[in-house]
Amino acid sequence: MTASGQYEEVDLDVEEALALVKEGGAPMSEHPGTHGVPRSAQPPTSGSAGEEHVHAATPWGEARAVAARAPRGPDAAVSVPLDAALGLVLAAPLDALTDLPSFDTSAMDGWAVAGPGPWGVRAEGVLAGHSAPRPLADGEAVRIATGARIPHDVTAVIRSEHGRIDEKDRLHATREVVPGQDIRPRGQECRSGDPLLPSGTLVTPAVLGLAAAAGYDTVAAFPRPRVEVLVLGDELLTGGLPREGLIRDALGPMLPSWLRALGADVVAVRRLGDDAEALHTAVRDSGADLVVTTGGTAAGPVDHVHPTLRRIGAELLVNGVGVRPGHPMLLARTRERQHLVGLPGNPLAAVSGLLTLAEPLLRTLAGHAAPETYTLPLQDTVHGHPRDTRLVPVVLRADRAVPLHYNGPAMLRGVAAADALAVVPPGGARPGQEAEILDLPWAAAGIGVCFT
Ligand SMILES: Nc1nc2c(c(=O)[nH]1)N[C@H]1C(S)=C(S)[C@@H](COP(=O)(O)OP(=O)(O)OC[C@H]3O[C@@H](n4cnc5c(N)ncnc54)[C@H](O)[C@@H]3O)O[C@H]1N2
Ligand code: MOO
Repeated sequence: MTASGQYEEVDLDVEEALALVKEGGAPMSEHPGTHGVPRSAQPPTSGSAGEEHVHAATPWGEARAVAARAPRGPDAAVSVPLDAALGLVLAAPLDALTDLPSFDTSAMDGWAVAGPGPWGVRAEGVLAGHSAPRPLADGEAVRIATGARIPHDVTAVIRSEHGRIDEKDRLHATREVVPGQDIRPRGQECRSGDPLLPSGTLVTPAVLGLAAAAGYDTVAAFPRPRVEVLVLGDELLTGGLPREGLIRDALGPMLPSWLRALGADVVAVRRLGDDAEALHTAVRDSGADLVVTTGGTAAGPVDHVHPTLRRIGAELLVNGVGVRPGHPMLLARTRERQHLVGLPGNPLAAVSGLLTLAEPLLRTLAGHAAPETYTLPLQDTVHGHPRDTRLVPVVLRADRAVPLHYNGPAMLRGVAAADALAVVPPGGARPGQEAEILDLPWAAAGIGVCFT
Protein backbone atom coordinates (compact mmCIF):
# COMPACT_ATOMS: atom_id res chain seq x y z
CA MET A 1 0.00 0.00 0.00
CA THR A 2 2.90 2.31 0.70
CA ALA A 3 6.53 2.07 -0.15
CA SER A 4 7.18 0.57 3.27
CA GLY A 5 4.20 -1.75 2.99
CA GLN A 6 3.19 -0.82 6.52
CA TYR A 7 -0.57 -0.96 5.90
CA GLU A 8 -0.70 -4.35 4.18
CA GLU A 9 -2.20 -6.43 6.98
CA VAL A 10 -4.93 -4.04 7.93
CA ASP A 11 -8.55 -4.67 6.97
CA LEU A 12 -9.66 -1.29 5.67
CA ASP A 13 -12.69 0.08 3.93
CA VAL A 14 -12.31 1.28 0.40
CA GLU A 15 -12.61 4.89 1.51
CA GLU A 16 -10.00 4.41 4.18
CA ALA A 17 -7.73 2.61 1.80
CA LEU A 18 -8.12 5.43 -0.69
CA ALA A 19 -7.43 7.94 2.03
CA LEU A 20 -4.27 6.10 2.96
CA VAL A 21 -3.13 6.12 -0.65
CA LYS A 22 -3.53 9.87 -0.56
CA GLU A 23 -1.52 9.96 2.62
CA GLY A 24 1.39 8.53 0.71
CA GLY A 25 2.16 11.99 -0.60
CA ALA A 26 -0.60 14.21 -1.98
CA PRO A 27 0.78 17.71 -2.38
CA MET A 28 -0.87 20.07 0.11
CA SER A 29 -1.40 22.73 -2.49
CA GLU A 30 -4.16 20.43 -3.70
CA HIS A 31 -5.20 19.59 -0.13
CA PRO A 32 -5.95 22.42 2.20
CA GLY A 33 -7.09 19.71 4.65
CA THR A 34 -4.66 17.76 6.78
CA HIS A 35 -5.30 14.27 5.56
CA GLY A 36 -2.79 13.17 3.01
CA VAL A 37 0.37 14.07 4.89
CA PRO A 38 2.78 11.72 6.63
CA ARG A 39 2.91 12.67 10.30
CA SER A 40 6.69 12.82 10.33
CA ALA A 41 6.53 15.77 7.93
CA GLN A 42 3.87 17.61 9.84
CA PRO A 43 4.15 21.02 11.45
CA PRO A 44 1.81 22.31 14.21
CA THR A 45 -1.92 21.83 13.94
CA SER A 46 -3.46 25.23 14.34
CA GLY A 47 -3.25 28.43 12.43
CA SER A 48 -5.17 30.64 10.09
CA ALA A 49 -7.47 28.94 7.64
CA GLY A 50 -5.83 31.07 5.02
CA GLU A 51 -2.47 29.39 5.44
CA GLU A 52 -1.65 26.88 2.78
CA HIS A 53 1.17 25.16 4.62
CA VAL A 54 1.03 21.51 5.52
CA HIS A 55 -0.94 20.59 8.67
CA ALA A 56 -0.67 17.57 10.91
CA ALA A 57 -3.71 15.51 11.74
CA THR A 58 -4.26 16.22 15.41
CA PRO A 59 -4.16 13.05 17.55
CA TRP A 60 -7.64 12.02 18.65
CA GLY A 61 -7.22 12.72 22.36
CA GLU A 62 -5.59 16.05 21.71
CA ALA A 63 -8.37 17.09 19.32
CA ARG A 64 -10.92 16.42 22.04
CA ALA A 65 -8.86 18.42 24.52
CA VAL A 66 -8.64 21.37 22.11
CA ALA A 67 -12.42 21.29 21.61
CA ALA A 68 -12.96 21.11 25.38
CA ARG A 69 -10.93 24.31 25.85
CA ALA A 70 -13.48 26.46 24.01
CA PRO A 71 -13.80 29.56 26.18
CA ARG A 72 -17.11 30.36 27.77
CA GLY A 73 -17.98 34.03 28.02
CA PRO A 74 -17.74 35.65 31.47
CA ASP A 75 -21.41 36.61 31.23
CA ALA A 76 -22.45 33.09 30.27
CA ALA A 77 -24.68 32.39 33.27
CA VAL A 78 -28.38 33.22 33.03
CA SER A 79 -31.32 33.08 35.37
CA VAL A 80 -33.57 30.20 34.33
CA PRO A 81 -37.07 29.41 35.61
CA LEU A 82 -37.15 26.02 37.30
CA ASP A 83 -39.38 24.50 34.66
CA ALA A 84 -36.78 25.24 32.00
CA ALA A 85 -33.67 24.26 33.94
CA LEU A 86 -33.66 20.46 33.69
CA GLY A 87 -30.39 19.22 32.23
CA LEU A 88 -28.56 22.54 32.64
CA VAL A 89 -25.63 23.03 34.97
CA LEU A 90 -25.74 25.36 37.98
CA ALA A 91 -23.59 28.44 37.41
CA ALA A 92 -23.73 29.43 41.09
CA PRO A 93 -23.94 27.47 44.34
CA LEU A 94 -27.44 26.62 45.47
CA ASP A 95 -27.63 28.03 48.99
CA ALA A 96 -30.75 27.60 51.09
CA LEU A 97 -32.97 30.69 51.00
CA THR A 98 -34.83 29.45 54.07
CA ASP A 99 -34.64 27.00 56.95
CA LEU A 100 -35.93 23.57 55.98
CA PRO A 101 -38.37 22.79 57.32
CA SER A 102 -39.16 26.44 57.77
CA PHE A 103 -41.30 25.73 60.86
CA ASP A 104 -41.64 22.86 63.32
CA THR A 105 -43.72 20.35 61.42
CA SER A 106 -45.76 17.30 62.26
CA ALA A 107 -44.31 14.22 60.56
CA MET A 108 -47.54 12.21 61.01
CA ASP A 109 -51.30 12.45 61.10
CA GLY A 110 -52.46 12.18 64.74
CA TRP A 111 -52.46 14.43 67.77
CA ALA A 112 -49.99 17.01 69.07
CA VAL A 113 -49.89 16.64 72.85
CA ALA A 114 -48.46 18.73 75.70
CA GLY A 115 -47.27 17.21 78.99
CA PRO A 116 -48.24 13.76 80.25
CA GLY A 117 -51.53 12.12 79.21
CA PRO A 118 -54.33 11.46 79.15
CA TRP A 119 -55.13 14.62 77.22
CA GLY A 120 -58.22 16.63 76.60
CA VAL A 121 -58.70 17.06 72.84
CA ARG A 122 -59.42 20.48 71.41
CA ALA A 123 -62.46 20.77 69.19
CA GLU A 124 -60.66 22.23 66.18
CA GLY A 125 -57.66 20.52 64.53
CA VAL A 126 -54.55 21.81 62.72
CA LEU A 127 -54.19 21.27 59.00
CA ALA A 128 -51.14 21.69 56.76
CA GLY A 129 -50.94 25.14 55.19
CA HIS A 130 -52.98 26.86 57.87
CA SER A 131 -51.90 29.74 60.06
CA ALA A 132 -50.22 29.41 63.45
CA PRO A 133 -52.21 27.31 65.92
CA ARG A 134 -52.66 28.45 69.50
CA PRO A 135 -50.10 27.11 72.01
CA LEU A 136 -51.10 23.99 73.93
CA ALA A 137 -51.40 23.85 77.68
CA ASP A 138 -50.18 20.75 79.56
CA GLY A 139 -52.79 18.01 79.38
CA GLU A 140 -54.11 19.34 76.09
CA ALA A 141 -54.07 17.66 72.67
CA VAL A 142 -55.03 18.85 69.21
CA ARG A 143 -55.68 16.80 66.08
CA ILE A 144 -52.91 17.49 63.61
CA ALA A 145 -52.16 16.61 59.98
CA THR A 146 -48.82 15.63 58.45
CA GLY A 147 -47.02 18.80 57.40
CA ALA A 148 -49.02 21.07 59.73
CA ARG A 149 -47.34 23.58 62.00
CA ILE A 150 -46.67 22.32 65.50
CA PRO A 151 -48.22 24.61 68.14
CA HIS A 152 -45.91 26.05 70.79
CA ASP A 153 -45.18 23.96 73.88
CA VAL A 154 -45.92 20.60 72.28
CA THR A 155 -44.21 17.55 73.78
CA ALA A 156 -44.71 15.07 70.94
CA VAL A 157 -46.97 13.91 68.16
CA ILE A 158 -48.91 10.69 68.63
CA ARG A 159 -49.79 8.89 65.40
CA SER A 160 -53.50 8.30 64.91
CA GLU A 161 -52.95 4.52 65.07
CA HIS A 162 -51.19 4.88 68.46
CA GLY A 163 -53.94 6.78 70.31
CA ARG A 164 -57.38 5.94 71.65
CA ILE A 165 -60.24 8.33 72.57
CA ASP A 166 -62.27 7.23 75.60
CA GLU A 167 -65.95 7.83 76.22
CA LYS A 168 -65.12 11.18 77.87
CA ASP A 169 -63.30 12.33 74.73
CA ARG A 170 -59.91 11.96 76.39
CA LEU A 171 -56.89 10.82 74.42
CA HIS A 172 -54.78 7.89 75.70
CA ALA A 173 -51.49 6.81 74.15
CA THR A 174 -51.33 3.10 73.34
CA ARG A 175 -47.51 3.27 73.14
CA GLU A 176 -44.82 5.00 75.12
CA VAL A 177 -44.56 8.65 74.16
CA VAL A 178 -41.01 9.86 73.58
CA PRO A 179 -40.62 13.65 73.79
CA GLY A 180 -40.11 15.13 70.32
CA GLN A 181 -41.37 12.06 68.50
CA ASP A 182 -42.72 12.61 64.99
CA ILE A 183 -41.86 16.30 65.08
CA ARG A 184 -39.58 17.65 62.33
CA PRO A 185 -37.90 20.60 63.96
CA ARG A 186 -37.35 23.80 62.00
CA GLY A 187 -33.93 23.75 60.25
CA GLN A 188 -33.54 19.98 60.56
CA GLU A 189 -32.45 19.69 56.92
CA CYS A 190 -30.75 23.06 56.53
CA ARG A 191 -30.52 26.58 57.86
CA SER A 192 -31.02 29.61 55.63
CA GLY A 193 -27.71 30.25 53.84
CA ASP A 194 -26.44 26.69 54.14
CA PRO A 195 -24.74 25.49 50.96
CA LEU A 196 -26.94 22.80 49.43
CA LEU A 197 -25.22 22.12 46.10
CA PRO A 198 -22.07 23.50 44.50
CA SER A 199 -21.82 25.39 41.25
CA GLY A 200 -21.35 22.90 38.43
CA THR A 201 -24.07 20.53 39.62
CA LEU A 202 -26.23 19.01 36.90
CA VAL A 203 -29.86 20.04 37.33
CA THR A 204 -31.71 16.78 37.74
CA PRO A 205 -35.39 16.37 38.68
CA ALA A 206 -34.26 16.00 42.31
CA VAL A 207 -32.28 19.27 42.11
CA LEU A 208 -35.39 21.03 40.77
CA GLY A 209 -37.34 19.71 43.73
CA LEU A 210 -34.70 20.79 46.24
CA ALA A 211 -34.39 24.24 44.65
CA ALA A 212 -38.14 24.73 44.86
CA ALA A 213 -38.28 23.51 48.46
CA ALA A 214 -35.43 25.85 49.37
CA GLY A 215 -37.30 28.85 47.99
CA TYR A 216 -36.02 29.27 44.44
CA ASP A 217 -38.16 30.36 41.47
CA THR A 218 -35.18 30.53 39.13
CA VAL A 219 -31.64 29.18 39.24
CA ALA A 220 -28.41 30.59 37.82
CA ALA A 221 -27.35 28.18 35.08
CA PHE A 222 -25.36 28.00 31.88
CA PRO A 223 -27.76 28.16 28.95
CA ARG A 224 -27.77 25.46 26.29
CA PRO A 225 -25.28 26.41 23.60
CA ARG A 226 -27.11 27.53 20.46
CA VAL A 227 -26.24 25.39 17.48
CA GLU A 228 -27.02 25.84 13.81
CA VAL A 229 -26.68 22.85 11.48
CA LEU A 230 -25.79 23.42 7.84
CA VAL A 231 -26.26 20.32 5.68
CA LEU A 232 -24.24 20.50 2.49
CA GLY A 233 -24.57 18.45 -0.68
CA ASP A 234 -26.55 18.64 -3.91
CA GLU A 235 -27.03 14.88 -3.88
CA LEU A 236 -29.32 14.81 -0.88
CA LEU A 237 -33.01 13.94 -0.88
CA THR A 238 -35.29 14.69 2.06
CA GLY A 239 -37.87 12.00 1.23
CA GLY A 240 -38.56 8.88 -0.78
CA LEU A 241 -36.17 6.30 -2.14
CA PRO A 242 -32.63 7.04 -3.31
CA ARG A 243 -32.62 7.37 -7.10
CA GLU A 244 -30.45 8.38 -10.03
CA GLY A 245 -27.34 9.03 -7.98
CA LEU A 246 -29.24 10.92 -5.31
CA ILE A 247 -29.25 9.64 -1.72
CA ARG A 248 -31.30 10.33 1.36
CA ASP A 249 -29.93 12.92 3.75
CA ALA A 250 -29.12 10.85 6.83
CA LEU A 251 -27.53 13.67 8.81
CA GLY A 252 -30.34 16.24 8.77
CA PRO A 253 -32.62 13.83 10.66
CA MET A 254 -29.85 12.49 12.90
CA LEU A 255 -27.85 15.46 14.09
CA PRO A 256 -30.43 17.79 15.69
CA SER A 257 -31.66 15.24 18.21
CA TRP A 258 -28.14 13.99 18.83
CA LEU A 259 -26.93 17.54 19.42
CA ARG A 260 -29.81 18.13 21.81
CA ALA A 261 -28.80 14.97 23.63
CA LEU A 262 -25.38 16.58 23.98
CA GLY A 263 -26.97 19.61 25.61
CA ALA A 264 -27.42 21.92 22.62
CA ASP A 265 -30.30 24.13 21.64
CA VAL A 266 -30.58 23.52 17.90
CA VAL A 267 -31.82 26.82 16.51
CA ALA A 268 -31.85 25.90 12.82
CA VAL A 269 -31.16 23.09 10.38
CA ARG A 270 -30.56 24.39 6.87
CA ARG A 271 -29.88 22.49 3.68
CA LEU A 272 -27.60 24.52 1.47
CA GLY A 273 -26.71 22.12 -1.34
CA ASP A 274 -23.24 22.66 -2.73
CA ASP A 275 -23.62 26.41 -2.99
CA ALA A 276 -20.43 28.17 -1.86
CA GLU A 277 -22.14 31.57 -1.64
CA ALA A 278 -24.99 30.20 0.45
CA LEU A 279 -22.49 28.58 2.81
CA HIS A 280 -20.48 31.76 3.10
CA THR A 281 -23.56 33.84 3.84
CA ALA A 282 -24.91 31.30 6.32
CA VAL A 283 -21.65 31.10 8.30
CA ARG A 284 -21.06 34.83 8.16
CA ASP A 285 -24.57 35.65 9.38
CA SER A 286 -25.05 32.91 11.95
CA GLY A 287 -25.60 34.06 15.50
CA ALA A 288 -25.16 30.57 16.93
CA ASP A 289 -22.46 29.64 19.44
CA LEU A 290 -21.61 26.68 17.26
CA VAL A 291 -22.13 26.11 13.55
CA VAL A 292 -22.03 22.46 12.51
CA THR A 293 -21.55 21.73 8.83
CA THR A 294 -21.88 18.31 7.23
CA GLY A 295 -19.96 17.28 4.14
CA GLY A 296 -17.70 19.40 2.03
CA THR A 297 -14.68 18.99 4.31
CA ALA A 298 -12.50 17.22 1.73
CA ALA A 299 -10.79 18.74 -1.26
CA GLY A 300 -13.24 17.90 -4.04
CA PRO A 301 -14.53 20.52 -6.48
CA VAL A 302 -17.64 21.25 -4.40
CA ASP A 303 -16.05 20.92 -0.96
CA HIS A 304 -16.59 24.49 0.18
CA VAL A 305 -15.90 24.36 3.90
CA HIS A 306 -12.17 25.11 3.84
CA PRO A 307 -12.46 27.88 1.22
CA THR A 308 -15.29 29.45 3.22
CA LEU A 309 -13.26 29.41 6.42
CA ARG A 310 -10.35 31.00 4.59
CA ARG A 311 -12.67 33.62 3.12
CA ILE A 312 -14.00 34.71 6.50
CA GLY A 313 -10.56 34.59 8.10
CA ALA A 314 -11.46 31.85 10.58
CA GLU A 315 -8.80 30.32 12.78
CA LEU A 316 -8.42 26.58 12.32
CA LEU A 317 -7.97 24.98 15.72
CA VAL A 318 -8.13 21.41 14.53
CA ASN A 319 -7.61 20.61 10.89
CA GLY A 320 -8.02 16.89 10.48
CA VAL A 321 -7.86 14.34 13.28
CA GLY A 322 -5.98 11.06 13.54
CA VAL A 323 -9.17 9.05 13.85
CA ARG A 324 -11.04 6.67 11.56
CA PRO A 325 -13.62 7.23 10.37
CA GLY A 326 -13.87 10.97 10.17
CA HIS A 327 -10.31 12.13 9.80
CA PRO A 328 -11.15 15.22 7.64
CA MET A 329 -13.20 16.69 10.53
CA LEU A 330 -12.23 20.18 11.61
CA LEU A 331 -12.77 22.77 14.30
CA ALA A 332 -12.45 26.49 13.65
CA ARG A 333 -13.00 29.66 15.60
CA THR A 334 -15.08 31.72 13.20
CA ARG A 335 -15.26 34.77 15.44
CA GLU A 336 -15.17 35.75 19.09
CA ARG A 337 -17.21 33.09 20.94
CA GLN A 338 -18.33 31.28 17.84
CA HIS A 339 -16.96 27.98 16.61
CA LEU A 340 -17.57 25.81 13.61
CA VAL A 341 -17.29 22.05 13.59
CA GLY A 342 -16.97 20.63 10.10
CA LEU A 343 -18.25 17.07 10.04
CA PRO A 344 -17.31 14.86 7.11
CA GLY A 345 -20.19 13.82 4.90
CA ASN A 346 -19.86 10.08 5.36
CA PRO A 347 -22.45 9.41 8.06
CA LEU A 348 -20.36 7.37 10.51
CA ALA A 349 -17.50 9.81 9.95
CA ALA A 350 -19.94 12.57 10.94
CA VAL A 351 -20.79 10.65 14.15
CA SER A 352 -17.08 10.38 14.85
CA GLY A 353 -16.69 14.13 14.40
CA LEU A 354 -19.69 14.78 16.58
CA LEU A 355 -18.22 12.80 19.47
CA THR A 356 -14.65 13.94 18.92
CA LEU A 357 -15.16 17.69 18.49
CA ALA A 358 -18.78 18.76 19.07
CA GLU A 359 -19.30 16.79 22.29
CA PRO A 360 -16.35 18.26 24.26
CA LEU A 361 -17.03 21.74 22.95
CA LEU A 362 -20.72 21.65 23.86
CA ARG A 363 -19.85 20.12 27.22
CA THR A 364 -17.57 23.03 28.02
CA LEU A 365 -20.01 25.69 26.84
CA ALA A 366 -22.82 24.10 28.85
CA GLY A 367 -20.61 23.81 31.94
CA HIS A 368 -20.81 20.02 32.13
CA ALA A 369 -17.98 18.13 33.76
CA ALA A 370 -16.12 15.64 31.61
CA PRO A 371 -17.59 12.18 32.12
CA GLU A 372 -15.43 9.65 33.92
CA THR A 373 -13.63 7.61 31.33
CA TYR A 374 -13.89 3.86 31.60
CA THR A 375 -12.75 0.81 29.73
CA LEU A 376 -14.13 -2.63 28.98
CA PRO A 377 -12.45 -5.63 27.46
CA LEU A 378 -13.28 -6.20 23.82
CA GLN A 379 -14.85 -9.53 23.02
CA ASP A 380 -13.27 -9.87 19.59
CA THR A 381 -10.23 -8.74 17.65
CA VAL A 382 -10.62 -5.26 16.18
CA HIS A 383 -8.34 -4.37 13.33
CA GLY A 384 -6.65 -1.07 13.80
CA HIS A 385 -5.50 1.70 11.58
CA PRO A 386 -1.73 1.80 11.40
CA ARG A 387 -1.43 5.29 12.85
CA ASP A 388 -4.87 6.54 13.75
CA THR A 389 -7.36 5.78 16.51
CA ARG A 390 -10.49 3.94 15.38
CA LEU A 391 -13.97 4.46 16.80
CA VAL A 392 -15.95 1.24 16.47
CA PRO A 393 -19.63 0.73 17.34
CA VAL A 394 -20.10 -1.82 20.14
CA VAL A 395 -22.90 -3.25 22.20
CA LEU A 396 -22.19 -3.41 25.91
CA ARG A 397 -22.56 -6.56 27.94
CA ALA A 398 -22.01 -6.51 31.70
CA ASP A 399 -18.31 -7.26 31.45
CA ARG A 400 -17.31 -6.66 27.84
CA ALA A 401 -17.87 -4.72 24.67
CA VAL A 402 -18.90 -6.60 21.55
CA PRO A 403 -17.74 -4.95 18.33
CA LEU A 404 -20.37 -4.62 15.63
CA HIS A 405 -20.03 -5.10 11.90
CA TYR A 406 -21.17 -2.53 9.35
CA ASN A 407 -18.81 0.03 10.79
CA GLY A 408 -17.60 1.53 7.50
CA PRO A 409 -17.48 5.34 7.25
CA ALA A 410 -20.57 5.49 5.04
CA MET A 411 -22.61 3.08 7.20
CA LEU A 412 -24.99 3.73 10.06
CA ARG A 413 -26.18 0.15 10.44
CA GLY A 414 -23.63 -0.66 13.12
CA VAL A 415 -23.98 2.48 15.20
CA ALA A 416 -27.78 2.34 15.04
CA ALA A 417 -27.59 -0.96 16.93
CA ALA A 418 -24.84 0.17 19.28
CA ASP A 419 -24.71 1.27 22.90
CA ALA A 420 -21.31 2.91 22.61
CA LEU A 421 -18.21 3.42 20.51
CA ALA A 422 -15.01 1.66 21.48
CA VAL A 423 -11.80 3.62 21.13
CA VAL A 424 -9.37 1.29 19.37
CA PRO A 425 -5.75 2.39 19.45
CA PRO A 426 -3.51 2.48 16.39
CA GLY A 427 -2.55 -1.05 15.49
CA GLY A 428 -5.83 -2.55 16.72
CA ALA A 429 -6.87 -4.58 19.73
CA ARG A 430 -6.84 -8.25 20.71
CA PRO A 431 -9.77 -10.10 22.30
CA GLY A 432 -9.80 -9.25 25.99
CA GLN A 433 -7.88 -6.00 25.53
CA GLU A 434 -9.33 -3.08 27.45
CA ALA A 435 -10.70 -0.26 25.29
CA GLU A 436 -12.04 3.12 26.32
CA ILE A 437 -15.81 3.27 25.85
CA LEU A 438 -17.73 6.33 24.69
CA ASP A 439 -21.34 5.88 25.73
CA LEU A 440 -23.96 6.98 23.27
CA PRO A 441 -26.27 9.47 24.97
CA TRP A 442 -29.38 7.33 24.80
CA ALA A 443 -27.56 4.31 26.24
CA ALA A 444 -26.23 6.37 29.15
CA ALA A 445 -29.76 7.85 29.60
CA GLY A 446 -28.30 10.96 31.15
CA ILE A 447 -30.45 13.79 32.39
CA GLY A 448 -28.97 16.05 29.76
CA VAL A 449 -30.68 13.85 27.21
CA CYS A 450 -33.53 15.63 25.52
CA PHE A 451 -34.66 14.21 22.24
CA THR A 452 -37.66 16.41 21.63
N1 LIG B 1 -9.05 12.65 -2.46
C1 LIG B 1 -9.58 12.40 -1.27
N2 LIG B 1 -10.86 12.16 -1.21
C2 LIG B 1 -11.42 11.89 -0.02
C3 LIG B 1 -10.64 11.87 1.13
C4 LIG B 1 -9.28 12.11 1.03
O1 LIG B 1 -8.52 12.10 2.00
N3 LIG B 1 -8.79 12.41 -0.20
N4 LIG B 1 -11.22 11.56 2.32
C5 LIG B 1 -12.41 10.78 2.26
C6 LIG B 1 -13.03 10.76 3.53
S1 LIG B 1 -12.23 9.88 4.70
C7 LIG B 1 -14.22 11.34 3.78
S2 LIG B 1 -15.00 11.12 5.28
C8 LIG B 1 -14.89 12.16 2.81
C9 LIG B 1 -15.19 13.49 3.42
O2 LIG B 1 -15.87 14.15 2.48
P1 LIG B 1 -16.66 15.47 2.70
O3 LIG B 1 -16.70 15.87 4.09
O4 LIG B 1 -16.14 16.44 1.72
O5 LIG B 1 -18.09 14.97 2.35
P2 LIG B 1 -18.79 14.84 0.95
O6 LIG B 1 -17.77 14.62 -0.12
O7 LIG B 1 -19.71 15.93 0.81
O8 LIG B 1 -19.54 13.50 1.21
C10 LIG B 1 -18.89 12.28 1.46
C11 LIG B 1 -19.90 11.15 1.33
O9 LIG B 1 -20.92 11.32 2.27
C12 LIG B 1 -22.18 11.44 1.64
N5 LIG B 1 -22.99 12.40 2.39
C13 LIG B 1 -22.73 13.71 2.48
N6 LIG B 1 -23.68 14.31 3.22
C14 LIG B 1 -24.55 13.34 3.56
C15 LIG B 1 -25.75 13.33 4.31
N7 LIG B 1 -26.24 14.47 4.85
N8 LIG B 1 -26.40 12.16 4.47
C16 LIG B 1 -25.91 11.01 3.91
N9 LIG B 1 -24.76 10.97 3.22
C17 LIG B 1 -24.10 12.11 3.03
C18 LIG B 1 -21.87 11.92 0.25
O10 LIG B 1 -22.90 11.63 -0.64
C19 LIG B 1 -20.59 11.17 -0.01
O11 LIG B 1 -20.88 9.84 -0.39
O12 LIG B 1 -14.08 12.40 1.71
C20 LIG B 1 -13.40 11.26 1.21
N10 LIG B 1 -12.76 11.65 0.02
O1 MOO C 1 -13.70 7.69 5.35
MO1 MOO C 1 -13.74 9.12 6.23
O2 MOO C 1 -12.73 8.12 7.38
O3 MOO C 1 -13.54 10.13 7.44
O4 MOO C 1 -15.33 8.61 6.56
